[in-house]
Amino acid sequence: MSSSRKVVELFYDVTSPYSWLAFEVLCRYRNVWNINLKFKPAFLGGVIYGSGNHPPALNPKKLLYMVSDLTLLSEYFGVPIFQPSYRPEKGSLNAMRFVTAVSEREKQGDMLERVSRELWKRKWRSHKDITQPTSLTEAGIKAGLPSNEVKEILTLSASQPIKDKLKSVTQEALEYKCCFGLPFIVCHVNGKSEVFFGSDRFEVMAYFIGEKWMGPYPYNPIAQK
Ligand SMILES: N[C@@H](CCC(=O)N[C@@H](CS)C(=O)NCC(=O)O)C(=O)O
Repeated sequence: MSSSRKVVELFYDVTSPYSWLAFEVLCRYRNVWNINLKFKPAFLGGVIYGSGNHPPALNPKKLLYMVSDLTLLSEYFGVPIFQPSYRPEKGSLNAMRFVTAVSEREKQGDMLERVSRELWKRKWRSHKDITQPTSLTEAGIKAGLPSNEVKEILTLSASQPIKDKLKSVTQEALEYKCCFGLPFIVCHVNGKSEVFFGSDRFEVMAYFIGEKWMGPYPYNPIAQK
């Protein structure tokens, strides 16, 4: 195994519960594996339609499967998704512009991580709105941002450079020919790259980057909860 740092890029959207699972697992592994983990906030709608795919929940059988799958996965991965359902609702454009603005403004520290997690919790645990400015404000404050900064981030999130940034990250994912959904994970090691769709590819990903998959809890691999 080479000693050079491996880069793992996670393209995600907070409207995607499977992205939440991948995000939490990679956060747990980033100090266990020799990786530089890069978060790439993207827009799921842009990925789905831009790749010619269809929203998976439009297929009633797939929807039924996803609901039971997520219930079990939430337990397995220890990520508190609560009674998952895929009710038709507004998209995640505003939320992901907000997340992009946080990412552009707070280049240092873990604020991007905290705000993303709050939005996932809000949508997938508490089943609250993540489209309105008041909702984004609440999530930002819960993540630890002072209210004046949240206000600035909200204004920034409606600006052209932030809209363009979210578009370009989404496009960056789509430029990998086999990107059709999220989470989309790109691993770079020793000059080679490999892509993975989903939060269920960690074993193969570990094999590709030359690290060991130790289950969802790498600090305590035998613990199951
Ligand atoms: N098997 C994957 C499923 C991931 C998944 O369903 N992602 C949704 C967004 S939440 C998606 O983009 N689906 C596109 C598709 O299934 O074609 C996993 O366990 O993570």
